[in-house]
Amino acid sequence: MTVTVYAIGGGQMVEAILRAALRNKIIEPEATVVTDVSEKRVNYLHENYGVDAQTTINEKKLKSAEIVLLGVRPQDDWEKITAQIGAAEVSAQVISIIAGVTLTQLQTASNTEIAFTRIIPNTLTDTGYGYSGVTLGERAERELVTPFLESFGKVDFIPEEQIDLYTGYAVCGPNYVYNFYIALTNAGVLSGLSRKQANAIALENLKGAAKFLELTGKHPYELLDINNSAGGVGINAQHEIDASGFAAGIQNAVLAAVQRTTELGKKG
Ligand SMILES: NC(=O)C1=CN([C@@H]2O[C@H](COP(=O)(O)OP(=O)(O)OC[C@H]3O[C@@H](n4cnc5c(N)ncnc54)[C@H](OP(=O)(O)O)[C@@H]3O)[C@@H](O)[C@H]2O)C=CC1
Ligand SMILES: O=C(O)[C@@H]1CCC=N1
Repeated sequence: MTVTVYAIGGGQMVEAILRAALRNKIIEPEATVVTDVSEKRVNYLHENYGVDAQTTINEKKLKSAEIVLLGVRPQDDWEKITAQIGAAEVSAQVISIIAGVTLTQLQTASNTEIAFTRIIPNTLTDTGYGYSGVTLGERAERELVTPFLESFGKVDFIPEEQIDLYTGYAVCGPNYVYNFYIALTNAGVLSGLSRKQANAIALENLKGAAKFLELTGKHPYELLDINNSAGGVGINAQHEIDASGFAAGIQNAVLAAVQRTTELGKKG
């Protein structure tokens, strides 16, 4: 089964979503429309994915889409776009990926009764990993939106109160991992390994440690206990980690991301 999608805002996140949905054959290029203000972007999306891409909204195609994907930034004029969607009296399920903007804000801006779903999608769409946080609005139909949402990652239905923290913790999640990877690989190079060796080893350890956590179901303190022998190497490294701002740094970063999500929604 495929669905017809009309995306408004054809930036990085919409591209990542459409790429995965196309690969998983939930959408077809000829039944997918993207409107973006940038001519360059529109040409790029058409040339690379074969989708129908244009710089202005095609009302007829908007009305016939089964899913409308609202993909602009909180700083963009999402209110005007939402009003246009409302005025077009679409019967589609409208899925917003705009960080911070609430279902009530969307419903108010649409000035009519629309079936909104608010999601915060994960950027790991090409991998099959990563949770999208999803809150269904009052009129949203779960069975209509779910196959599309599952085509670009795992889906976690959550109350709307959790969406901002989900954005800062789950969706920005890969950012924290990339930072850890950089810090670790630089440590490898600092201690004398080549960049190539350091990168390969760190990637293997990241994947292996994640798999081991999953396989054993053990708390990481237990796994650390196994890796740290008495008076040995690991516990000396552990002492330095404990004495540093490592844990608080990550925790403060997550809290800052959550706070910024809420601020962006309020600005809108
Ligand atoms: N990137 C990410 O990791 C994630 C992003 N999100 C959310 O996804 C949304 C998009 O983010 P992202 O893809 O990174 O941003 P981008 O800047 O890459 O994409 C936004 C696109 O929308 C275009 N645009 C702006 N105004 C309009 C308009 N009125 N009509 C049509 N197109 C318009 C922009 O064009 P121009 O640049 O020329 O203004 C740009 O191409 C945001 O709301 C963000 O919160 C959610 C989860 C993760
Ligand atoms: O940085 C951003 O604004 C987007 C929203 C969540 C993750 N990335």
